[in-house]
Amino acid sequence: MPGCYRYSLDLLLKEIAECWELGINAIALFPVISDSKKDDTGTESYNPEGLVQQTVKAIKQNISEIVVITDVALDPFTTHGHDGLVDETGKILNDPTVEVLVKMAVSQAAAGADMVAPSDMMDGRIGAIRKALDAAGYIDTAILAYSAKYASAYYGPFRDALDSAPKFGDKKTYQMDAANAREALKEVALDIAEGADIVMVKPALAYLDIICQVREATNLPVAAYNVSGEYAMVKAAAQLGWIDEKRIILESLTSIKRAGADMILTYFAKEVALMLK
Ligand SMILES: NCc1[nH]cc(CCC(=O)O)c1CC(=O)O
Repeated sequence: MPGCYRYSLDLLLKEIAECWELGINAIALFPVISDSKKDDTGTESYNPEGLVQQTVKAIKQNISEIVVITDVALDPFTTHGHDGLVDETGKILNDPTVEVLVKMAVSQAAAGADMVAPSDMMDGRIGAIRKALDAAGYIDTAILAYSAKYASAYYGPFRDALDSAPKFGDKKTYQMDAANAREALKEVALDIAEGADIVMVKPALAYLDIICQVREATNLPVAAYNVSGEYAMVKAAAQLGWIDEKRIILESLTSIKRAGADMILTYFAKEVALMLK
C-alpha cells in the first residue's frame, strides 16, 4: 500500500499531529504486534499495557480532542489469524470470542478510546460490549459497529501490510456473502437493537447499493470503509499512468457519500484533506 506505513509510537504521534492540522478529526488504529505476543486466544488484546492501550493514552495526551477509534477483533493477536477463537476442527467459537472482545473493548475504553469499533462480525458482541462498557462506567464511549462486513478479496492489501492473513481456512463463516444484500439489513437491525451508535458498511465501492439501503433503513449515522483493495487499485493504476488519480479519488469518495455514507474511513484521508484545502 504505497503511502501507508507501520508506525512506531514516536512517528505515529507526528503523523497524527499532521492529520489534525489538516482537519482530520478522527483516526482508527490497527496494531501489528510481534509473534511472541500472540497466542490461540488473543490474551494480549486486553493487556492494559498493550501496544494499542499505550498508543491511545499517548495520542490523547498529545491531542486530547482528536477522536480515537480502536479496532475490536482478535486477528492481530491470535497465532491462527482469525478474528475469533477456533476449536480443534477449525470452527469459530462465537460466544467464547465475545467474552474476549468485551475485555478488549473495556481495556481500550479505559485507555481513553472515544469509540470502539468491533470489526470481528461475531453475533451478539455489540450488546455484550455496550453492557460491559456501561457497567465499567464508560457510558460515553461510543460503538462504531462493523455491521455489514462482507467476506471480501478487497482486504488483501491490508492483510499483506499487517501480515494478518488467516493461517487456515477463510472468514466466510463470520463475514458476509457478497451475493447477499438482505442479510446486511438484518445485521444492521441487530446491531442497532444491541446499542450501536454508528453502523458501518465494508467494503464501500462494490457495495454502494448496501450503503444506500442501510441509509434508508436507519436514522443513525452510517459509515463506509473505503478498504485497502480499493486504495491499492487506484494507486497501481495511477503509478502506471492509466488514470487521473486525484479526480478518481474525489469521484470515488463522492460516490460513497452520494450513496448515503455520513462518514468515510479511508486511506486517502490525508491526500484528500490536502486537495480540499
Ligand atoms: N478485523 C480485521 C480487519 N479489520 C480491518 C480489515 C480490512 C481493512 C482493509 O482492507 O482496509 C480487516 C481485514 C479482515 O477482515 O481480514
